[in-house]
Amino acid sequence: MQNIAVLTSGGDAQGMNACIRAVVRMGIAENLRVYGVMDGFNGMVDGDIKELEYADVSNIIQRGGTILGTARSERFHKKEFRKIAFENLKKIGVEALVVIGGDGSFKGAKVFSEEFNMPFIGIPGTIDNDIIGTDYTLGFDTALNNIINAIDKIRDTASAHHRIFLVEVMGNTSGLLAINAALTTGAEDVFIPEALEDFARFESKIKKAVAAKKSSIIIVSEGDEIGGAKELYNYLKEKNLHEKIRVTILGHIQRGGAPSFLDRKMGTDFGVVAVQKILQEKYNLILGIQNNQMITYTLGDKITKNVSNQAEVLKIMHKLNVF
Ligand SMILES: Nc1ncnc2c1ncn2[C@@H]1O[C@H](COP(=O)(O)OP(=O)(O)OP(=O)(O)O)[C@@H](O)[C@H]1O
Ligand SMILES: O=P(O)(O)OC[C@H]1O[C@](O)(CO)[C@@H](O)[C@@H]1O
Ligand SMILES: [Mg+2]
Repeated sequence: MQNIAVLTSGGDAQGMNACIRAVVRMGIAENLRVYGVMDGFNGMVDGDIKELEYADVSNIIQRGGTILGTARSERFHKKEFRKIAFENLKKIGVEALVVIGGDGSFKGAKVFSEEFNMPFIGIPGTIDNDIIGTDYTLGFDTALNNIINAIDKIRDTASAHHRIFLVEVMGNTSGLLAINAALTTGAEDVFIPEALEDFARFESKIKKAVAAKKSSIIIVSEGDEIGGAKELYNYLKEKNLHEKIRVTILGHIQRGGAPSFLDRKMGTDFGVVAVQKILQEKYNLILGIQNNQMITYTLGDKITKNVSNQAEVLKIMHKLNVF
């Protein structure tokens, strides 16, 4: 093994840069040539690939985003473009890939390895934390810290005006950002895709909240079946319960900023182990953290995490945050 390549794909996530740095420096220390693919799978299709030296990854461990750029590549869904991607890698002699991304990126890496026998190591990097086999993905912890910092600020103004805020958070189809934010901000309620809402109960809660003149925070996961915070607001407006209510959509602020300790540490550990696995010729593995231990596993057909057990967490949250 002489040449490997690293890329970031899907939504960027804090800790990706720490991981790129570890892959590059560990690779160089082990006498590998390490290439960086720009803008996710698009860089493979376009041949936008460059060798990374030790200094190219200086001063990035503390930065959010990804120095390699990322993308949601439509072209990579098509075999004709994956073939071009493979030829581009072959030209420079890339023998294995480190793919840092979410569930979609792993699907892409898997199909590519099956078609062209290109080995890969998958590193979970997505704020959604929706990947099977790992307790945490890169970015989840920092995104949650961003969310709780924002909600703490919203709480100040909500208290001053005795208002109810519907705060929408990301997560795609996973409610893990929402429910964990709710638990750690003392939110009065949370809407997640994994649980169906009891609207009668919710409306009576809102009425009580208005009567009590206290501030309330309701966190709404963007993937909830009601839609998002605006849709929930519209629902309450129809019931004439909207007067005290304001909507905040946190949006992409969740994905930015310096990675937390956990995301820097996990990114570094994942990067080191990815290179070690490649050198041991242990391929087509996903790395994960389970009970504080690094684990590896082979990707099956099911990639997205099952979080149906959130019903129990919800029950606890409702016990802790009674209006
Ligand atoms: N079935 C597939 N076949 C080939 N490529 C795929 C497939 N699924 C996804 N990809 C590639 O992976 C890219 C990233 O996937 P996606 O946009 O779902 O983000 P992700 O990796 O899940 O990260 P995040 O959820 O954090 O944004 C896609 O844009 C596409 O290029
Ligand atoms: O930045 P984009 O492409 O609009 O994607 C937003 C999506 O990406 C994520 O931030 C990460 O998957 C999701 O939580 C969100 O649904
Ligand atoms: Mg995803």
